Parts: sequence; C-alpha cells; structure tokens
Amino acid sequence: MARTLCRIFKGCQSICSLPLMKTRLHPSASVLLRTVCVRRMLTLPFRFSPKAQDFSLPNSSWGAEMRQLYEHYNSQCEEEMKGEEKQDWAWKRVPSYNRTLKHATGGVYLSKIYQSKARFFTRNIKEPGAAFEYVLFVSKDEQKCVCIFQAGHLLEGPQGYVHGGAIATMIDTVTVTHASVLTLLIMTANLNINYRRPIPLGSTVLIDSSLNKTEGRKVLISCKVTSTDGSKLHTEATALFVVSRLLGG
Ligand SMILES: CCCCC/C=C\C/C=C\C/C=C\C/C=C\CCCC(=O)SCCNC(=O)CCNC(=O)[C@H](O)C(C)(C)COP(=O)(O)OP(=O)(O)OC[C@H]1O[C@@H](n2cnc3c(N)ncnc32)[C@H](O)[C@@H]1OP(=O)(O)O
Repeated sequence: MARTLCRIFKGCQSICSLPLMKTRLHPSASVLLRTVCVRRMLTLPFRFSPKAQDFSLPNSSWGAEMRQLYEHYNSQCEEEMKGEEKQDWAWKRVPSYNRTLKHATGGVYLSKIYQSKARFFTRNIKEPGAAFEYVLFVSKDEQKCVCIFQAGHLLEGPQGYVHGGAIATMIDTVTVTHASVLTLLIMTANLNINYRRPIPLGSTVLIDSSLNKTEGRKVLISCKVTSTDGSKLHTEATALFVVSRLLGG
C-alpha cells in the first residue's frame, strides 16, 4: 500500500505539479493524464476513517482528577434554562482533532496526499494516556481559557518529571487556541517560559491562560501551569501572537 502510494505520488508529481509539463503536453493530453491519476487515487483504500475523532472527550486513561475537573467545567458548558429564558453557557469545550483535513477528499492534488499524512503534533500517539492527554475550555467572554492536562509516560524529561519541551508545547497549544478564539490566522511570535517547579509524570495539572492585551495585529496572552488545587505554581509564561500576513491575515 505504502509502495503503491509512493509510486503514484512520484508519478503524479511529475504529471500534475510541474507547470513545465503543461507546456510540453497538449492540453487535452494533460487533462486526460490528470483524470487518470485522480481516478486511481480515488480508488485507493485510504486507511483513515472519514469520521474525525474528537480527542478532547474522556477516555479510559483519564485519572479521577482529570475526570472530576472535566465534569466540573463540562457541566458549565450546558445551556441552562432559567424561567422562560435560555441562559448562555459559561464555558465551551474546544473539540480537538488530529488532522487539519477532516476528511480525505480523494487526493485531487498531490499536496493533499501529503496533507492527509500530517497529524497534529499533540494528538498523534495512538495509545490513550501515553503522551498529551488534555481538554480545553474557553470562557464565555473569551478572556480566559483553561486546560486540564494529564502528562503521560512518553513525555519524560528529567527522571520522573515532564519534559520542558512538552510543557512548552502545551502552553503554546493552550495560548494559541485562546488567541484563535479572538482572531484567526495567527502564529506564535514569542513564547517566554519560567519553569518554577517540575511536573511529576502522570500527574494532572491545570493550564490557565488570560488575555493581557491586543494591539493591532498582536495578541498578548499570559499563562500559568498549576496543580489542580491551585496551590503549586509549576510554570508561568507569556505568549505573543501575530496575525500572519503569510497565512493571509
Ligand atoms: C468554542 C470555540 C473554540 C474555537 C477554537 C478555535 C480555534 C482553535 C483551533 C486551533 C488552534 C489550535 C491549534 C493550532 C495549532 C498549532 C499552532 C501552534 C502555534 C505554533 O506553533 S506557530 C509556529 C511557530 N511560529 C512560527 O513559525 C512563526 C514564524 N514567524 C512568522 O511567521 C512571522 O515572524 C510572524 C507572523 C510572527 C510576524 O511576521 P509579520 O511579517 O507578519 O509581522 P512583523 O514582523 O511585521 O511584526 C508585526 C508586529 O509584531 C512584532 N513582533 C513580531 N515578532 C516578534 C517577536 N518575536 N517578539 C516581539 N515582537 C514581535 C513586531 O515588532 C511588530 O510590532 P509593531 O507592529 O508594534 O511594530
């Protein structure tokens, strides 16, 4: 299967992606070749399910602390009825998928084959609970975002503790999600992290982010990683996001 894909990929690369080819081939021949390629790709047995899995929902690896906190925030997500009036939610759970392309669209363009292999960094390990296990909630007024994060055994840095890079990844993920709620097409421009206390591997922590300010194309967010009862400060950070011109912002 992999070899077949590779062959088709290479073949199609030479046929479809080079503008040069357009000048060498008669237009009708070019169209025919493209059609053949597309047909072949459409008949390939893509391995992934067309239905994307939401990784922010509870699974068997979640510990009691993770579940309790999830229930706590999730219960505030439901719409409440007060008298005749429908009350807005206080928090909203942010669904989380492992690829930006939700469905395989058949590989009409070669770049889509590559994209179909791409997986979101924090959601690409199959074993539940082995690495980044987390769920994010944003507050109604979009000034706050909270993440419940259970750090799995594959994230070890110093013996028995979570790797600083993994903590940075989570801070980036939480703050970028927060900033994305405010504005689209952003890139992390600066991430400043102070590691105060190590996070034990396997433990659950809270990652809180708050909006500091927005200024033109810039969004400044601060973030804290604490124990679930808030008594221990593990990490604090500030992040700067810029609405990207490259991404079309
Ligand atoms: C319930 C509803 C929920 C809805 C949720 C919605 C969405 C959630 C979904 C998605 C979010 C989740 C996941 C997203 C996935 C992952 C993303 C992770 C984030 C990353 O992993 S992302 C990769 C790492 N990131 C880069 O790869 C950036 C490379 N870089 C660049 O692409 C450019 O560098 C850029 C664009 C940053 C700026 O470039 P540019 O040309 O557009 O802007 P320019 O340089 O003109 O700067 C404009 C103003 O920013 C200031 N400024 C710029 N940089 C600065 C710095 N470093 N420090 C201090 N100030 C800085 C300037 O000083 C100026 O300031 P001033 O205007 O005041 O002069």
